[in-house]
Amino acid sequence: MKKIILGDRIVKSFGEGDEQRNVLDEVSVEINEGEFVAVMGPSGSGKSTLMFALSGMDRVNGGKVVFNGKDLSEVGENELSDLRRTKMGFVFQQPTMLKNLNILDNIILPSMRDNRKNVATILEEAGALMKRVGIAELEKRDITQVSGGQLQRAGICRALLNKPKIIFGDEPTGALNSQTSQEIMDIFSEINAEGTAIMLVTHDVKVAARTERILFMRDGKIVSELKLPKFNEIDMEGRIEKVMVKMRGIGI
Ligand SMILES: Nc1ncnc2c1ncn2[C@@H]1O[C@H](COP(=O)(O)OP(=O)(O)OP(=O)(O)O)[C@@H](O)[C@H]1O
Repeated sequence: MKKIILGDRIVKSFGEGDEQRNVLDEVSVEINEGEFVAVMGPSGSGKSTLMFALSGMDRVNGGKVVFNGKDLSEVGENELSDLRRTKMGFVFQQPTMLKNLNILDNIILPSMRDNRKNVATILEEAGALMKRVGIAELEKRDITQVSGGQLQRAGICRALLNKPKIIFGDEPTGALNSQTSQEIMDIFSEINAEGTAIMLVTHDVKVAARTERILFMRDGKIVSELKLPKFNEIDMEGRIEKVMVKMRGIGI
């Protein structure tokens, strides 16, 4: 299977001198095209730092990250931000949206920077995505006039608009109730079924149990992983149980 990301003995450290600490300690990881991966682990174990390193949001101090065949250490800032905008999508716990723009304008804003696309196409694609995730009627609303779940749906539309090869999600359901969280996960499952790779950082066993592979981190290392079959709602309880057993086994 073709790799979309290769992380090879990545080191990321913060602090200087005696205070310097490796938050990622020679982490090696591969993500295949179209894969659905979760990263779990205790608070401070390095999950978000790993995601930032693999997505080129942050430079690493050692090892290398190869994204879509490109060694990110050899890529300049402009090309890197181009790569992020055209090949990656990001969904965070709280979508960062501009207060003076409505939902639709927030969704299309990053794509408008891409000169290769015309505005009519962007609007058409944004409209189709909003319809698909159930927020078509909210396009003119202010971001303060929608629920957390609706805002997250808008965040997903924004992330999908450039047809990324991979979506990175840092606790994308962390601020949502259990029902809304499952609805958002349904959307991620659909997106993944269409071939987009997804990597989610999560503390939620129910979220992780819907993915195909879970990486468990502790103290800046991937200490274990669990593979699961393709998601099927019927097996949900069994999947959750498998994750819990694994977590107990490795003491997380
Ligand atoms: N910019 C930074 N400067 C200094 N230390 C940092 C910085 N970013 C992260 N850290 C430290 O790196 C460690 C790992 O942080 P990270 O956010 O990756 O953990 P996490 O596993 O995602 O945690 P959580 O589950 O709480 O979000 C933490 O000890 C954190 O304090």
